[in-house]
Amino acid sequence: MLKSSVRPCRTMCAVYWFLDLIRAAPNILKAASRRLFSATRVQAVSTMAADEEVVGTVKDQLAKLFEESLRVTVPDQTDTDPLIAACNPRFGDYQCNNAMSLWTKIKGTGSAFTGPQPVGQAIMTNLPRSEMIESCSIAGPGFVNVKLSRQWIAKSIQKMLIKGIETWSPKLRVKRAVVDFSSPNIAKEMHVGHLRSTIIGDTLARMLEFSNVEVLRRNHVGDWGTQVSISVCLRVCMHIYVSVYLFVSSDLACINIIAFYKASKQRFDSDPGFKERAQQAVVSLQGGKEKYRKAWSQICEISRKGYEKVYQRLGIVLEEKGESFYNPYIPGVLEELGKKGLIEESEGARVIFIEGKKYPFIVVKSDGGFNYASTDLTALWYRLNEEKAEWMIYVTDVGQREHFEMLFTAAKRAGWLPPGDNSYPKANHVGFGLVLGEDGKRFRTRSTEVVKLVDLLDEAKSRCKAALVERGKAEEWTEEELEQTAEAVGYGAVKYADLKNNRLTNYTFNFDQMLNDQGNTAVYLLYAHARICSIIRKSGKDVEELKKTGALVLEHPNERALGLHLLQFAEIVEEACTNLLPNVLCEYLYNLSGHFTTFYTNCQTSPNRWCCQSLVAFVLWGQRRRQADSCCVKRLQRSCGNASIYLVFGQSTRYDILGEDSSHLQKDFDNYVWAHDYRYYAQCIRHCEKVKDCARTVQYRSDI
Ligand SMILES: NC(=[NH2+])NCCC[C@H](N)C(=O)O
Repeated sequence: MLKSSVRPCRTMCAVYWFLDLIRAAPNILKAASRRLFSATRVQAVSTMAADEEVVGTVKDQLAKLFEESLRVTVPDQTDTDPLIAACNPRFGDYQCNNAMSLWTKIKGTGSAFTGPQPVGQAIMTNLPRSEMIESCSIAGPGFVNVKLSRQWIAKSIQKMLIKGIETWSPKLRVKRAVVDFSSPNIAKEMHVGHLRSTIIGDTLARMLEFSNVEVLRRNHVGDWGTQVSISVCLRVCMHIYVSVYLFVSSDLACINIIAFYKASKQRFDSDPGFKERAQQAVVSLQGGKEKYRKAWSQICEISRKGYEKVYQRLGIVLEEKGESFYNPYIPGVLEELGKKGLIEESEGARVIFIEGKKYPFIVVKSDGGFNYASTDLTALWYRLNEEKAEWMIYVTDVGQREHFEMLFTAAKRAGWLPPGDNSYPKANHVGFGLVLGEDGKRFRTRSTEVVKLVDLLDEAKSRCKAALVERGKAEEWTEEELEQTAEAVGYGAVKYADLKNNRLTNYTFNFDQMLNDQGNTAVYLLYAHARICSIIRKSGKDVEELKKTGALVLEHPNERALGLHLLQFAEIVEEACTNLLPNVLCEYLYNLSGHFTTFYTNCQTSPNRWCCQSLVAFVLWGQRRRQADSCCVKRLQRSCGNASIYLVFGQSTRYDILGEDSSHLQKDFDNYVWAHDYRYYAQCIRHCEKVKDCARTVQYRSDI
């Protein structure tokens, strides 16, 4: 959980930030990279031309160099794309993997090379000189390992910092995409399946938007002819509503739509007369009879109010274009497909046969009605032709994979989409696994009902609130701050627990795990972010000024590792977008927090030295300031045993001295620092607590 010293307003900035995890991912990067500009590291002034050209990801830049080398090494192989990948840090930062495949192509063709290793060697030798590369080496059968220059890494990060957030975004090949996600069904409760679709879809949309793609966020709600079974129920529900609304009640608020749906379904199953009336109601509705249409739109309105509340809580923006929207376009689209010879008659229905599939894609049912498939075909046509989207992304559970495979194959046969999967316009189904309970079975409530989304969010929030109250936040914060923080942390935790897994796996819903402040959780990341903000705030430095006038220097290996990781952000977002995998970005953020912690711990001063320096400062300045000399230090040292000061101060409490020159104390104390008495330092800490208010020049930090 968040540490007590992080002040509420800041905490909330941080947690709100997390609600915007993906959109704000660059902020954590920014914050982390700013830290590199610590006061001791600011060196010569360097100014950057504001209009310097954006050059692409590290991989792209390396690929350009290797492309040149390949042109010289194997001039006949003009279609060879450089294969660049990040590599095991023991061997370098990146590697070029072309040698093996090139060798397979050229061996026996009279080439001068005698094996893949010499090919690799030649690729390495022919690399053009570049300030990017510090050194290269050859490994195994011709892999060329590249170690990047630390000056170049430093320069590139600085460039990004100065030029702003846009330069962190990858350049994708598409301009406009549709992300079809969430898409609950009218008159039914949103459940955990819709939660996954909402969270994953929103994240994909954010990542694409960050990559400068215009995203049409579409809520394809089931408000018309949904899957056969659901649509029947829905229609019954509509029928009942028609009666209720018209004859019983005009007060919409008094209707519990879910209970009503259940009752109507029960009656539909048990009463044939009712069933018939319900089916007639559908005909009347589709025929556009005024009172049925009116009742239908009222039902939609009630449902919409329900799921909009969920979107608001989760910070989701969506535009509803439900199934009914496409209804008027269906006949025209089917006519076009018919003319192209795609549609055939089968057992009274009209279908598209898809090679390799057991069942055809039914586009008109035997009763003449349209269905889920005809709506989706039409929606795809609309998105391509009317909305001019180049990439259609559908986020649903993996159970619908078959449906989308058939849909996309039909679209390819119609010539709407190109064959193959790599060219645009293209369509992808983003499937996800089930949400499981701790028993490993489908997540349900005790009464075996589906778990309602609102209940989950309520519980996440109330657990967070309880944890905050336990930490004494109720006394420090206003009720509103407490509520907002609990919401942000709770909902963030639910989102992140879902996103961090590969979406195709089933994931187990566990509150204890997702709200843990250790390990790969939202709470841990939020904490890391809050801590970084706090460090910057307390440093008292003008970061904007440092950004402009300071030059970054990456000396320590941990500093370099953090710098390189920051630099790889764009290619990670690109990978996450291309493969539609938000977990790639989550993993990156988690590792970033790790890199930052290591950097912060190991660079500048070691924690031990820092603690000691601060401790001495407190004891001497607070108690007997004028006698702050080596004699006191020696006295201190005499009463020390062997335990490490780190045990006492650990990662949780440090004191930072600003504005006073404590270097002489530091030097003296360094000589004695490695032997300490645990009890003695425990006393010192208590003492420090007492005197901290007096020591104006000393800044208290318990945020580490
Ligand atoms: N274009 C689509 N088929 N989008 C997904 C719709 C999901 C559907 N309403 C369901 O709850 O399963």
